[in-house]
Amino acid sequence: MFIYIAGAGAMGCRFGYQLQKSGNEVILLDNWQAHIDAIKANGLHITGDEDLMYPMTIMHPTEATREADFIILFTKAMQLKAMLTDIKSIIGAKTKVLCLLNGLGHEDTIREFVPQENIMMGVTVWTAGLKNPGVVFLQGKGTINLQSFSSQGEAAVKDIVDTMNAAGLNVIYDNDVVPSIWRKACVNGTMNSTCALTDSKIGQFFGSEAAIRIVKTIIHEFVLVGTAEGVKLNEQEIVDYVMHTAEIAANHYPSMHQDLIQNHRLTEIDYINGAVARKGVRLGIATPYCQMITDLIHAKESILEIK
Ligand SMILES: NC(=O)C1=CN([C@@H]2O[C@H](COP(=O)(O)OP(=O)(O)OC[C@H]3O[C@@H](n4cnc5c(N)ncnc54)[C@H](OP(=O)(O)O)[C@@H]3O)[C@@H](O)[C@H]2O)C=CC1
Ligand SMILES: CC(C)(CO)C(=O)C(=O)O
Repeated sequence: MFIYIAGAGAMGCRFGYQLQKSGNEVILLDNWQAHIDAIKANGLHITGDEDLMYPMTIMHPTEATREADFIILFTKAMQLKAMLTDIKSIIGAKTKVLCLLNGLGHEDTIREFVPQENIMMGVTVWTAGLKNPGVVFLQGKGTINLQSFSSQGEAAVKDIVDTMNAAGLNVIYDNDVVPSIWRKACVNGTMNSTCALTDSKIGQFFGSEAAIRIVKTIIHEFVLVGTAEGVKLNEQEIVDYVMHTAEIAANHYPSMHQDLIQNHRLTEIDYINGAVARKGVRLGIATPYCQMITDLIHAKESILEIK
C-alpha cells in the first residue's frame, strides 16, 4: 500500500517505521527542517526497545505529488488544518484518511478536505517520543480503536485494518469509537494541563485530595457536555480509567508539560479542555474548571512568549 504519514513527529515516525518495515511504501511529511535533514542524511534513528538506523523517505507536505492510498494524520492538533491544506492535491477520490490525534472535534476540520466515506477516526494508546531531530524513542506496545465514517462501516476499510495489523499496530475496529475518543480526552484533560501548570509528573499531581477533586470535577464537565452531544459516557467508568492510567503513567511528564514547560511550544489545550469549554458555551452548560485551565495555559504560553 502507498501511505503518507502527514506529521512525522514522534507518533508519525513510529507508525511510518512499522508500516514500512512490514512491506508498505511510506513517505513521511513534515516541515521541521532539522528533522528532515537528519532523516535524509542518516535515516530515522530508532531508539528504545530497538537501536538501529532505518532509511525512510521524508519531504515537505507541499512537495508530495502522488495520490495516496492511505494517509495517517499525526500533526499536533493546532497544525491539522494547515497540513490538510498543504496536502489537498494528494487526497484523491479513493484516498482513505485516518486521524489519531488526541483531542476533540478534528472530524469537523477533516470534512472540509475529505469526503465522509473516506474518513476514519480513532484513538491510540501507542506512545512515542522525539529525542532529537531524526531520533525517535519507541518503547512498549499499544492498540488502536478506529471507525470508518463510510455507510459501509468496517467493510470499507478492511484492507487498511489488515495492513495496519500486519505492521503489528493492533487495530480494533470499533462500531462506536466516539466514546473512546472522549475517554482519552478525559485522560488528557485531567493530566496534561494540570501537570504543566503545577510543573509535576502525573503521579505527583495525582497525590493529593485537592488534585483528585479537580480531576473529578473536570471529568464531570466533560461528561455533562459529551452526554448533551449524545455521546454515551459512563462517568464512574471514566474516573476509574483515568485513575488507572495515572497509576501506570505516574512517573511521566505528560506531552503538554514537554511542549509548554520543557520545549516552550504551543499546546493542544484548545482541542482538549478548551473544546469542552466552547461546546459548553454553545450548549448552555457551565464548565468553569475547563475554562479556567484553558485560560491559565494560554496565560503561561503568553508569559513564555510562545507563538
Ligand atoms: N507522543 C505520544 O506518545 C502520543 C501522541 N498522541 C497525539 O498524536 C499527535 C502527534 O503527537 P506527537 O507525534 O507526539 O507530536 P510531536 O510533537 O512529536 O510532533 C508533532 C509536530 O511538531 C513539530 N515538532 C515536534 N518537535 C519539534 C521541535 N523540537 N522543533 C520544531 N518542530 C517540532 C513537527 O511539525 P512541523 O512539521 O510543523 O515542524 C511535528 O510533525 C498529537 O495529537 C498527540 O496528542 C497520541 C497518543 C500518544
Ligand atoms: C501520558 C498521557 C496519557 C498523559 O495524559 C498522554 O497521553 C500525554 O502525555 O499526552
